[in-house]
Amino acid sequence: MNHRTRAVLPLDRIAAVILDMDGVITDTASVHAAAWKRAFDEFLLDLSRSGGPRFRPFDLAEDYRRHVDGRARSDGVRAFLASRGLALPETAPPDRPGTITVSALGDRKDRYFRDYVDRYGVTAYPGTVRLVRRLRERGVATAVVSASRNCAAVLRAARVSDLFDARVDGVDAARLELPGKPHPALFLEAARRLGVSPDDAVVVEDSLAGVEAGRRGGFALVVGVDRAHQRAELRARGAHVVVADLAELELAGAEVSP
Ligand SMILES: O=P(O)(O)OC[C@H]1O[C@@H](O)[C@H](O)[C@@H](O)[C@@H]1O
Repeated sequence: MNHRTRAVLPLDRIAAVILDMDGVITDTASVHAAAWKRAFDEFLLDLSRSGGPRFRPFDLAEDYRRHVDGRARSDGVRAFLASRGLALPETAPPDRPGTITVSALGDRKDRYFRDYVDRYGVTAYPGTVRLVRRLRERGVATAVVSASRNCAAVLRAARVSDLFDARVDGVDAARLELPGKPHPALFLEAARRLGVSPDDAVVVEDSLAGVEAGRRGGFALVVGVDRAHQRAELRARGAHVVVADLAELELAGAEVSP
């Protein structure tokens, strides 16, 4: 049976396409997942050795996509720990300066992430690069939105920085105090920077939190990219269509300008 989705972008009705980065533009969702696993497993193992709950490792697939994927770094720490009934202080108490905090655990994960990127490099998905080039040829504006504070460096490493008219990332989110996904603030900021209304724009996302953000933001079309066998959940969280890769998206309704 053919499970391919026929997904069409109606170019006569859209002015912009806003794409998430990790897992949509670059193959870095699995790199984040591996870095999270290393940081969380170290923490959970230490905890169990010092009399805490029995060690149950971070699940690379399930824990990542449910609690961490698409969320800002500290939000990911809090959400995963909460799923295990755990919490860490935001700042170390003055009498115990060595106490591990939310940001210290996030920073540890970030060191692992950067180390993996330096060692193994980053690749952009060819189907995404082709789609973005074709959109730009047809006068559609493009933006990248990411919860990641490493967004600019990852785009550079994948050599795709110049494919986008605007970027809203984790650095902007912190500076502008924008709430993270599933709140739609990052996508709405990207639409604002492109000068388009959400109902003229498309959001492309692979994470459950990101799809929900696109839908809550009132975007014309939310395209889910299923890289983690979660087609039904992407649909349930608000994706209008789900594709396995952006090579499946067809463009309709606007000619290439002469
Ligand atoms: O820690 P960073 O690089 O700022 O990234 C924050 C988050 O960015 C998201 O894009 C990823 O899906 C998450 O896994 C990641 O944790």
